[in-house]
Amino acid sequence: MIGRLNHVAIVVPDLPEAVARYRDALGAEVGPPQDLPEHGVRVVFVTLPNTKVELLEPLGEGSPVEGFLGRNAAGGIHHVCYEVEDLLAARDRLVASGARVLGGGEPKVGAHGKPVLFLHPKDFNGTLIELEQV
Ligand SMILES: CC[C@@H](C(=O)O)C(=O)SCCNC(=O)CCNC(=O)[C@H](O)C(C)(C)COP(=O)(O)OP(=O)(O)OC[C@H]1O[C@@H](n2cnc3c(N)ncnc32)[C@H](O)[C@@H]1OP(=O)(O)O
Ligand SMILES: [Co+2]
Repeated sequence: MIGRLNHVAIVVPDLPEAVARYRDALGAEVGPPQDLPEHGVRVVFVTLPNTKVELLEPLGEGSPVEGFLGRNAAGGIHHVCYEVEDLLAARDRLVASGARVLGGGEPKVGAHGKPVLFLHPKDFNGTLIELEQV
């Protein structure tokens, strides 16, 4: 069911500073910042030969990453995103397996313009999983 690793997401306290470190210290290809108010985050994608890194910071009130940053002041790995062919079929299979699908199970459009869903970290070894329809 899950396919390619689409991205690894890192929450950061200072997005411009993190972007500069990836660009200058790590020599990585960084994209422009994208504000995603429907997700409560501002993101920059770092393009790697085989996947992407999503650098993100809270945007606006009630961001879902505020709590994480409060617990991890320097930032940290926040989620991994796997690609799936059929997001709704994946959701139904996961719900049937007893996994918790966040956001009421309704997909939202993610940063790549594709529907995404999130699975509760407690159901997957302490790892927040995002599924993106390809
Ligand atoms: C850019 C758009 C899109 C894309 O296209 O890529 C995105 O990636 S948007 C990214 C931001 N959006 C989301 O993360 C949505 C899903 N996340 C959530 O709904 C919440 O973050 C959460 C997973 C429900 C956590 O909420 P929070 O308020 O931070 O904490 P809780 O108290 O509810 O946490 C319960 C429990 O889970 C642990 N936890 C929380 N976040 C993580 C995490 N990222 N990885 C691992 N564990 C996590 C938290 O520590 C609590 O554990 P205990 O204290 O042991 O109970
Ligand atoms: Co993501």
